[in-house]
Amino acid sequence: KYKNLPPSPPALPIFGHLYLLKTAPHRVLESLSKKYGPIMYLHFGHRPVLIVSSPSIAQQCFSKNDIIFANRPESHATKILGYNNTTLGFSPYGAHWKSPHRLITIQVFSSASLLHSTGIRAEETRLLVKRLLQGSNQTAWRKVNLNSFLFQLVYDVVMVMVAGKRGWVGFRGMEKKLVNLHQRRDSFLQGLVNEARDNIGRFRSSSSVEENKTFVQELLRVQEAEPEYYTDEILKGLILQMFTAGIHTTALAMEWVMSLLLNHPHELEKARNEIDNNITHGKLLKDSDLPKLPFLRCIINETLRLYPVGPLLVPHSSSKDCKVEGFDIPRGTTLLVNAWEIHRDRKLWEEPEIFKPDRFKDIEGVFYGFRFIPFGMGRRACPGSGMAMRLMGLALGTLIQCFEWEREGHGLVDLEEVCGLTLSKAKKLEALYRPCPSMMNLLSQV
Ligand code: HEM
Repeated sequence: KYKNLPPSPPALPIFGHLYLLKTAPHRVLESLSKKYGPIMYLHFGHRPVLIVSSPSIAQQCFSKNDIIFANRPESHATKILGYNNTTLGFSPYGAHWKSPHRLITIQVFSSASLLHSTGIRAEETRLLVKRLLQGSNQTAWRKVNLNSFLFQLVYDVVMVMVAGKRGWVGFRGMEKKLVNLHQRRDSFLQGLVNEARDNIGRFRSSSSVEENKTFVQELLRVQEAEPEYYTDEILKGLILQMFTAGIHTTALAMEWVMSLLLNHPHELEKARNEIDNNITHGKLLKDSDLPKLPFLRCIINETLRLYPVGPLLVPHSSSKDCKVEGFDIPRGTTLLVNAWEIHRDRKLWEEPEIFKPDRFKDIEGVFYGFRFIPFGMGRRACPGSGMAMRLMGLALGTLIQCFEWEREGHGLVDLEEVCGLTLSKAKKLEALYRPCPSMMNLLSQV
């Protein structure tokens, strides 16, 4: 039936092309695409997989064919960990995705909601500064594992937005037994729902609950209106999504930014000058200052270009037969877009291997012509991108504003990657820091 499939390397019986993916998939797929072109058709076991690595072909998938590719492939893991594929990121396209997507977009990620959560980001960033200051005297350099500090920052921001409190850290690391992991998460999430339910019952008439509603309280309100659809299972899936999709990605991206800045002290200095010249002296950076710091934004973009934390985005799946680049693409094909390769393509970027934040000064547009896609594209693109960019801008800007940073030892920070679903640093970032002398007055009051 499908006569005109995209090019494909030789496959093994049963395993298909899985044998090719021994090391980092984004790199293996890049070397294959050099030989077979920017659209390839592989088989991972029995699963047909379309690999795309050019902006124009990605655009065909996410504009003309966006609805067709708006599904997610199902797997045993997504079923167990994703409340039977009812979480936003795992759920197939349709009513089960649309309704929670609308809810989360309005309640968490709309401009009004982001404005509402400004105070949470500010307070947690202030606490990060305070933690870094603990025990430091004015002049001595101290060593810090930035990975864990950044992770804790994002975790606390999400936790306070979701449940109004900081707390349990249990989402980190890969655990082998999926079912056990699910049970642990489930009781944690059910605990959050029950606690919020008790509080609403207790304080139903209290105006403070109304004014400072957390995400869980908002979900309970929606559950009251539509109890058949918004069961506790659906609610837990939505809460879980905030933790799983938002924390690791944002913390990792910030770790890459700091690693690159430590290896490029000149760019770090430029970022500090931008902050010194645009932010009122003696005041901590605020969310609302970020538009005054375009170079800081260029640094974050340039880091996401070189190290997109989702190098192959998140897999999509086609719900119907369709045509891409003139080829037949059968229904049920998994789609992987190699954002990492597109971001480093010599035809699209000058000296793509080099960290040059200034290149983003001259580039306009949301996806920069589909050649810059760290948050994906189309209707399944990351709904948290606005919040992530704000939090990264605020936290990184504050770290640069308040502290001086140096590499540990004489060599460069090791940028070796490990790639699972996300692109992490093989060696967690450790750096030296000390308070900026010009900020001592302010820091003594933090
Ligand atoms: C630097 C930070 C982040 C990066 C690079 C990132 C990247 C991505 C990517 C590449 C996707 C998949 C897009 C696709 O399927 O084509 C995605 C999906 C998603 N992200 Fe993010 N993300 C980040 C932060 C966040 C945050 C902070 C949240 C929420 C708190 C979040 C929530 C989600 C959700 C819910 C989805 C699934 C959307 C769907 O399937 O409809 N992300 N993200």
